[in-house]
Amino acid sequence: MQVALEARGLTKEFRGFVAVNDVSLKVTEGSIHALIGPNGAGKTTFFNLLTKFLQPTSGTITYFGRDITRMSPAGIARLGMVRSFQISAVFADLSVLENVRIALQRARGESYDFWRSEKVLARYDGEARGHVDDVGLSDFVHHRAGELSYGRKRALEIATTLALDPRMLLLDEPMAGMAQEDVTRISALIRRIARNRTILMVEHNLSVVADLSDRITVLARGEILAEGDYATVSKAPAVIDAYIGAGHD
Ligand SMILES: Nc1ncnc2c1ncn2[C@@H]1O[C@H](COP(=O)(O)OP(=O)(O)OP(=O)(O)O)[C@@H](O)[C@H]1O
Repeated sequence: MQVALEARGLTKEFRGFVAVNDVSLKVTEGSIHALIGPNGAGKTTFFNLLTKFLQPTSGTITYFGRDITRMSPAGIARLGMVRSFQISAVFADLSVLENVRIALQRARGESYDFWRSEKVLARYDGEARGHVDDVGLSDFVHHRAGELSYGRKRALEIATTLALDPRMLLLDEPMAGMAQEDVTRISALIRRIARNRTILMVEHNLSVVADLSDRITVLARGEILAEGDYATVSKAPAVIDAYIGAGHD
């Protein structure tokens, strides 16, 4: 399998404070790769570097061999590397189906002027329903997005992201704030959408990480502590020390 995303020597300094220090990482195409680590490890900063929300102080990032270090988030989205919740705002007053139709329309670059034209939007119905089914929201197609439970809202956000047909998805704490029932549902969803995609996620819920990930990178104090499958990294003494030392949520 080829490398989907690669960071080489990524460093981010904030006024002299090194939040990410010379981190190199390879995400293999078709894998689910998790980024974990105790609080303040630099996960969010590293994730923001990879998704181009922050510019690195030094280092390079390539996506399927192409240098994306200086690209914008919109630029990499056009290449098929999409961060969930980046483009996919959910409109509370619109139905589940309408939200996905609009996402499809935006993905095709159609003008917002057409938003209210039922005729134009109806063209996307079939495809939109497909994405709604994929994320398990078939029973809620005509519900207002604002009325959905938290977990179902996240599922809807994933559906609007899938409308962009991403080759690689970057998920920022997909389980944050979820009840166990939703965690189970979203885990199954991530597994399903990963079948023909590459996924990199930052996630605090270690049982989810253990369950879903092919490979895990552990960060602490801005550096990589360990990398491997869950059995390997969870046994590494440096990882155990870092978690006990820093405390985690
Ligand atoms: N914009 C910024 N300016 C200055 N320092 C920052 C900035 N962003 C992050 N940091 C610092 O960088 C370090 C890493 O933060 P980061 O949020 O990346 O860690 P994290 O692993 O995501 O933590 P958590 O799990 O608590 O979200 C922290 O010490 C933080 O205070």
